[in-house]
Amino acid sequence: MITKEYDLYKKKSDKIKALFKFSEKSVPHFWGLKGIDLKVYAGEAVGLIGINGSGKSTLSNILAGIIPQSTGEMKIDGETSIIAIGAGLKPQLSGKENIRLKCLMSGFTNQEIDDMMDDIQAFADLGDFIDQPVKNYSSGMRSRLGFSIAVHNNPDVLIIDEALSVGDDTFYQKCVERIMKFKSEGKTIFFVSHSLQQIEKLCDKVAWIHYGELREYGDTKEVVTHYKEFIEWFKKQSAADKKKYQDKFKVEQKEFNEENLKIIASERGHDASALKGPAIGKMSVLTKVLLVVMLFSMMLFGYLQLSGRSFTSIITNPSSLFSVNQTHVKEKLALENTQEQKQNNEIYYS
Ligand SMILES: Nc1ncnc2c1ncn2[C@@H]1O[C@H](COP(=O)(O)OP(=O)(O)OP(=O)(O)O)[C@@H](O)[C@H]1O
Repeated sequence: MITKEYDLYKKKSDKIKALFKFSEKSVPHFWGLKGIDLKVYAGEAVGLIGINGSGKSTLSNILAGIIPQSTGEMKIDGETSIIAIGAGLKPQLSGKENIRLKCLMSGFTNQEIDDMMDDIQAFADLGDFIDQPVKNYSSGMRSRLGFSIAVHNNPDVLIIDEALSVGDDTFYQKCVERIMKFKSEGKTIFFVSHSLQQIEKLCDKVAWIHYGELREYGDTKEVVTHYKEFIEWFKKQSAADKKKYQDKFKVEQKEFNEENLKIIASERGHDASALKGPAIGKMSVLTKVLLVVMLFSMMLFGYLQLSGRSFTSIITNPSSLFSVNQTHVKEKLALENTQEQKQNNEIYYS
């Protein structure tokens, strides 16, 4: 049961302050995902649909390992690769440099990258722009480069987040062929798109995400029909009713909490592990205590080093921590005097 809880900090400094607070009650939260359960098999192409802000990109970024989920376990059999407009491309580097960097990060050797370079460049079809910095590319060009790198990295799970909506028709057709080939090889595809036509053409199944919840999951035709009916209904509402509808869901996403999650988990027959987060999730109170103890120890040892005191002297006489170390001061003064005298003697004899 995957959830994503975002902290809505007002300022960047609030985020740093929150690291040292033991209660996060003062920070408003927003649940981008409120418990998504999905079972996807090898060779399936699954479309992710939903209105703006429903949680499609949040889910695809979690699937790709770009952001961690707050709770829930995700089991993916194989390597994932995500294609989102410009995702992971370094704007200062050229197209070629980005190819090398992303392939090295995927574990390819320089020799293997040299062997693949021509194919990746040919698929992206960027001409002389391949040597230009990516910051000069249009969104369509970035998408071509991203798509070409991702498919040549040959992942087991390919996640495409709106990347096909910015390319031209010829490139789109090329991508569709590649996606079909991937499917026939038994690879899994997650496809995020607002184009229901593309979803219907490419996907076997569709997950309709609605304000952080999985509203429906199943056969493409059925789910798309229900989604279209909802869009039709929504369009007919007055502006005030539309806003009321959206606000109601947004408030629910803000007010959602662990208790609600426990109820949902037990309704779905999940055990307690469904409520645990990944190891790199939020810092627990224990982690925060350990962090504070570690920081304090580092500062103490730094101070001992500078003041010339021993750790045992502080333990046996803690009040000496706040007094001046006379022995150390005397030793320092004596050393300075000796050095000064030595310098004077050198001047005198020279
Ligand atoms: N880093 C973040 N901090 C706080 N809220 C976030 C963050 N990222 C996303 N959200 C919120 O989570 C919700 C889901 O966002 P997400 O981008 O996943 O939606 P989406 O379905 O992909 O939308 P779109 O179709 O517009 O791309 C939105 O309400 C968004 O405002």
